[in-house]
Amino acid sequence: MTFKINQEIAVCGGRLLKLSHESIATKTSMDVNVYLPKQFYQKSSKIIPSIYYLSGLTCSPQNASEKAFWQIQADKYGFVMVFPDTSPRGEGVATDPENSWDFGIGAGFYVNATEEPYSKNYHMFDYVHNELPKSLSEHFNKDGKKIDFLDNIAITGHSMGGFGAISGYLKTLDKNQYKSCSAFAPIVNPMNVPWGQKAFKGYLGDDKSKWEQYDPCQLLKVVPSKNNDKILIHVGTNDPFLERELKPDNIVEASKGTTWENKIDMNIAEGFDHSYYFISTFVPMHAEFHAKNLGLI
Ligand SMILES: N[C@@H](CCC(=O)N[C@@H](CS)C(=O)NCC(=O)O)C(=O)O
Repeated sequence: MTFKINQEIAVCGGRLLKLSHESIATKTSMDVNVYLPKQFYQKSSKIIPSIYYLSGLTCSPQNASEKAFWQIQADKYGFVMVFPDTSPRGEGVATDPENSWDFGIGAGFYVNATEEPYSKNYHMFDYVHNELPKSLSEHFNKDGKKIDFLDNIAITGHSMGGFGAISGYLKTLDKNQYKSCSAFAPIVNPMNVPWGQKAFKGYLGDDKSKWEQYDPCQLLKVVPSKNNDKILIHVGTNDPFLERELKPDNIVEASKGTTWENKIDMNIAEGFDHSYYFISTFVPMHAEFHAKNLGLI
């Protein structure tokens, strides 16, 4: 799969590449931003690991690239950042019939839709966890392996993307796809909150057993944790979505009596909201967590 470079921007010690490519999973052109840290440009034989950041509702790859300040951390530890889009877009892509921002375009929820008309393009699970990593690896490692997009990788995300990160991490844990997972203000129990119910009904239909296959609180019960697993989460007390959509206690409760008990590192951050002011504050902590798990420190 070839990527088109739409823009290349010098930032910190490296470069942000704004890319697009034709996706087989979504049958659309997909945008993705990739930050190559300063280590990429230094002649070193070390293979650079990568972190995938899944954004929240309404976002494109730009939001986190511009406002999360991952680039500083990427240079500090030496990892690549990948910022995928949140849904397929473009002509012929179905969206919310009411044109609301919490479903459809900008709100793909990182699942594989089975319901018409969304099943045509909304295959964000396959796209993010399978096609994109393989395509990036082929593209960037043509002349020898420089960046690890497939094995020594980690995943994180915000809100809908926090859900996507935890869900994707757990669903691929049997093949050890991600070395670590963290999340900012994630929707931890989509089956039991309005955003998640709307998305799951629209993309997956009425059968709740299909919903359970993506819901982190359900997955914890069926996916055994491995020895050192820990999921790092931050949520702000002033997040306007805290009580209605995020319900952080639900995942801590769900972990009790499972192999995940005491492995959900839930940090409730006093005074913080849902915005990138909150995210950028805790990015350094998440970066350190992933850097350790990726063997960088
Ligand atoms: N657009 C919504 C807010 C949606 C929202 O807060 N989205 C979060 C993710 S769930 C976000 O990252 N927004 C984009 C940004 O802050 O740059 C509203 O008007 O209330």
